[in-house]
Formats: sequence, structure tokens, C-alpha cells
Amino acid sequence: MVYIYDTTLRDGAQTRGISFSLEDKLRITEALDELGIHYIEGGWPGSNPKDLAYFEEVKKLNLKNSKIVAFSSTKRKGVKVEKDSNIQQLVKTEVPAVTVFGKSWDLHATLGLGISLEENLELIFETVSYLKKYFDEVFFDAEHFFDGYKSNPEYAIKTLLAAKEGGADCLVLCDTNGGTLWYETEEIIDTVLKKVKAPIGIHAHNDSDMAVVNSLIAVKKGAIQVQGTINGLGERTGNANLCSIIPNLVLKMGIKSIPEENLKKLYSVSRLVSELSNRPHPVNLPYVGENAFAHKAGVHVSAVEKNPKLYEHIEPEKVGNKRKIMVSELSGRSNIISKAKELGVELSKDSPAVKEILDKIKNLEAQGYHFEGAEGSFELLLKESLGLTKKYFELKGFRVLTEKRSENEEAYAEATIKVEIPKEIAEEKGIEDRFEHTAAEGRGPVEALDKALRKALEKFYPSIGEIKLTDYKVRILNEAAGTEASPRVLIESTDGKRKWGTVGVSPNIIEASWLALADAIKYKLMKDDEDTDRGGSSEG
Ligand SMILES: CC(=O)SCCNC(=O)CCNC(=O)[C@H](O)C(C)(C)COP(=O)(O)OP(=O)(O)OC[C@H]1O[C@@H](n2cnc3c(N)ncnc32)[C@H](O)[C@@H]1OP(=O)(O)O
Ligand SMILES: CC(=O)C(=O)O
Repeated sequence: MVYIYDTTLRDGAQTRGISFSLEDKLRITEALDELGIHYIEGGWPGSNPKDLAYFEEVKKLNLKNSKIVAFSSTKRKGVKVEKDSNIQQLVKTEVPAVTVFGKSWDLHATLGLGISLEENLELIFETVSYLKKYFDEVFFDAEHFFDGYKSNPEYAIKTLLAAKEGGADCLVLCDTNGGTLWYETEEIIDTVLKKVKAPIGIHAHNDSDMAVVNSLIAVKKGAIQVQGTINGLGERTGNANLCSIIPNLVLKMGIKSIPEENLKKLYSVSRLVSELSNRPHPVNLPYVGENAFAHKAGVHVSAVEKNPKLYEHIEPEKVGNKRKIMVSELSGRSNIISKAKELGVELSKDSPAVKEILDKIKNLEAQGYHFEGAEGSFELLLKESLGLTKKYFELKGFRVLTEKRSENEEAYAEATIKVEIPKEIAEEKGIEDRFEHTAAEGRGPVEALDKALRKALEKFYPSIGEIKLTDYKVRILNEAAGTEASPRVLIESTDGKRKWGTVGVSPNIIEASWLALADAIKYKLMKDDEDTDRGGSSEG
């Protein structure tokens, strides 16, 4: 049995740019408990009022699987253990387990703490043996163990023995600077286990990109506790990523740890931690990133359609993730068929429409279009090509003016637009005049154009009032060409029920914006019609 020890709330909170609130910490605790994590290190109660409050509040949660652990350094030099404020704060938490870190590197004891090597051993022994009177389990984090071992192996082992004599339940070997390579971990653990007969754990940092592999090797060699964080958060380059370690242990190495069925929650826990860290979820995370099971190249998609095993190391559902098929210039017919199927459209590989759509995509991508972030535009293109959607309006022209009257006045823009609504739609709505010519103002030209278009269409399609543009991105393609370069505009929209992205490319930025804007509106109208056809309400 290998016990998973999560330190997202302590070492993870040491990540540059992250500050979890008390509520965040409690939400993450509940999610980790649901996942079945064995130990959750909640924080350092002697460090700050938030961590102190955490240990009060966490008592109110009804945790089913996890034990909460409080963390601290060993006692301060020159202070009696029963008078040391960090140690006394630990005692007050009344949690089932505590972890204390002590120095295993001779240099850090003498230089960092300014005490003799013998005094450091006493400090470790006294702290652990004192805490053992109050807690079921006391873990010893041997800080800098691997660097310490390389500098003075005998002394590093003595620090472990001091903690063992004090009654520590697990001696956790820390690669604090993250510089140890996998074969060193293997050799050092082999020797440690010959000299110290006690349960060992591993706490690895990722400065050499070795944290996960060092943790797995430690388990192979006999470690029974693995410390790490969700998404590999942590000081500097982070800690060992539990979102990789857990599935590797359970699905690949067949190690008894967190129950396999719980791994379906891994993706959502990983997303939650990104969300509460106020950071974008890294797309390239193994197992839990959005790209972990995303297939772009035509050759891959064609094979995955036959058997996903050909380009997937596990079934994405096992960790709660999903397969994604991308459409791009690297696509083959298989991408189009697979993507169409996702959208409820069945196509066969020999259908001429598939080839036609593929050619359109490749030509558009050659002009600078990018459909990966613009699935709304792709769906429209597909359904327009197959005659599965209406032509909702036709542009008869627009004009956009931007004016700034003086240095001190803000610039503003005005747009006029003319559109024609197809005869059958106007008749169906009982509206005689199907040509609309409107004008609107905005702070910028795109806002003015958006307002004018909505004004022109609203009497035919009132539901467009539900659309909100949530993001507008411009990327200049072919930057070397300067002002002749083509801007690509990506727009993200929502109507409260769904979100969609659309794209437009033109040498003129207003026209590129128009193309993305027009797609955004057409997409909404198409989806409303589909809802109505399925018997749902377009009002949502
Ligand atoms: C490897 C790791 O990640 S361990 C975890 C590190 N995490 C943190 O540091 C975050 C929380 N820390 C804090 O809130 C503060 O640093 C506190 C409250 C713990 C201490 O604050 P201060 O008393 O102001 O000390 P400061 O942070 O400046 O320095 C750390 C002190 O701890 C001492 N110390 C460090 N490790 C240990 C240890 N294992 N045992 C005993 N003392 C230690 C240092 O020698 C230093 O004492 P000194 O000032 O007498 O030299
Ligand atoms: C204890 C700890 O966080 C470390 O040694 O990295």
C-alpha cells in the first residue's frame, strides 16, 4: 500500500503568484477527500492566521477518506520544545497527524541554523519524541536529504535515525532543491534502506524535471508515502505532480493506493485547483490537460477512429478526461468525419462533401484562419456546406468611421450597416420590409459595428439580445509584412447556455472583426433553430 500525501495547501501555496483563501483551502480539502487522498497537509499553523483558522474550520468538514496533517519546522534552537510557538500551535490543531521538517544536510544545520551537528540531532529527536505524545502519527521531512547524503552520507543517515528514535512513523526523504537525477535517487534509497529499518517516504521538487520519476523510483525501491501537489504546484518549479503520480502508480504499476474508480475524479480536481489558483489550466499536463487526449494530425485521427489505443496510452475516461478531435490544415477526412459525428452529422469517407469541406478548411487555414479555437465557425462551415442551416441574413454593406475631435477628447466610432433578410424568413415573421439600414455608436469601431448589426437584426431575431461577447483577440499574421499583414480576429461569445468561438481573417481588421462577428450571430441563430427542431425552447 502506498499512501498519497498531498501538500497543495502548504508547498503548493508556496508557488509564485498563488494565494489560496481560507474558503479555497476548504474547497480543495473536500475535493481531495472525495478523490481519496490519504493525507492532506493543510498548512503551517505557526505561519499565519489563515493557516491557523484553517485547522479550526476543517474540523467542521465531514471528511470520509483523508487525514488532515499540520506542518512545521522542528523546534527553534535555544528554545524548549514545550515553549516553542510553532510546536505549540501544532499541538493545538488536534489533527491526527503532523509533519516536521528538520535539516539533513550538514551545511544547512551549521550555516542555516547556526548550530552544531550534534545539537541538530538533539533538536530533531526532542521535537519528534515530544510530538509523539500528542499525535497518532508524526512524519519527519528530512529536508535536503539527497544533497545532504551527497555531502555527508553518515550524517544524513544519523538525522533519519534521530527521528526514528524519537518515534517518527515515516521518514520522508526530501529532494528539496530538486536537483537529484533518477539513478542517484535509486542508489541512495538502496543504501538508506539497508541502514535504516523504517518506513520511508519521498518529497521531490521538480527543478531537474525529475520529480515524478524520482517519486516513482522511490516507490519501486520501497517508499510507502509519496508527497506531491495537484498539477505540480509548489516552490520554484514545483513539487511532484500527483495528477501524474497517482495514475502511474495505480493504472501502470498496479500499486495498491487510491481506489482505481476514484481516478475518474482526477480531472475535475485538477481543474478546480487551477480555477482556485486563478491560473489558466495548463493544457499540456499529462492525464488531466485539455491536450492529453486531443488528436490533431490526420494520420492520428484516422487510426484513433479504428482503435483509440493506437495513439492513447490509457482510456481518457479512466482519469475523467475526454478525447478531442481537432480540425486544422493537418487534418484528413477522418478529422472531418469524426468532428461531424460529434456534432450529430453522419458522413462517410467517400462522400464528396467531406473532401469539399476538407479543401475549404485547408484553403482557409492557408489564409490565416484557425479553427481550433473557433469551433463555432467550423460548425457553421460544415452545416452551410451540407445545406443543414439557413442563410439568416446577407450583408448589403457597412461603413465605419472613427473620430477623435481633440487631444483631450476620447475617440468614438459610428457604424452604419445594411442587411437583407431572406424572403421566406421575413414572411414567416410577418415583416414586410426585409431590408434594414441602421446606425449605431460605440467606443470603438467593432463595438459600433456589433451594435448596428444587432439593431438591424433584432426585430427578425429577438434572441440575439442574449449574446454577450466575452473575448476579442487579434493576432497579426505574417508580422514581417507590417501593415500589409492580415489580422486574425477570434471572438468568444455566450448566450448563458453555451459558449462558442468564431474567427475572421482579412487584411482589414474591421472586416476580419465583421467576419467573426457575423459568424457569432449566425451560430446563435442556427443553435436556436436546432433547439426548436428538437422540441426545446430557443428562450432557454
Ligand atoms: C523546504 C520548505 O519548503 S520548508 C517550508 C517553508 N515554508 C515557509 O517558510 C512558509 C511559512 N513561513 C513563515 O511564515 C515564516 O518563515 C515563519 C513564521 C515560519 C518564521 O518566520 P521568522 O521567525 O520571521 O523567521 P524567518 O522566516 O526570517 O527565518 C526562518 C527561521 O526559521 C529557522 N529554521 C528554518 N528551518 C528550521 C528548522 N527545520 N528547524 C528549526 N528552525 C528552522 C531559520 O534558521 C530561521 O531562523 P533565524 O531567523 O533564527 O535564522
Ligand atoms: C519539506 C519540504 O517542503 C522540502 O524539503 O522541500
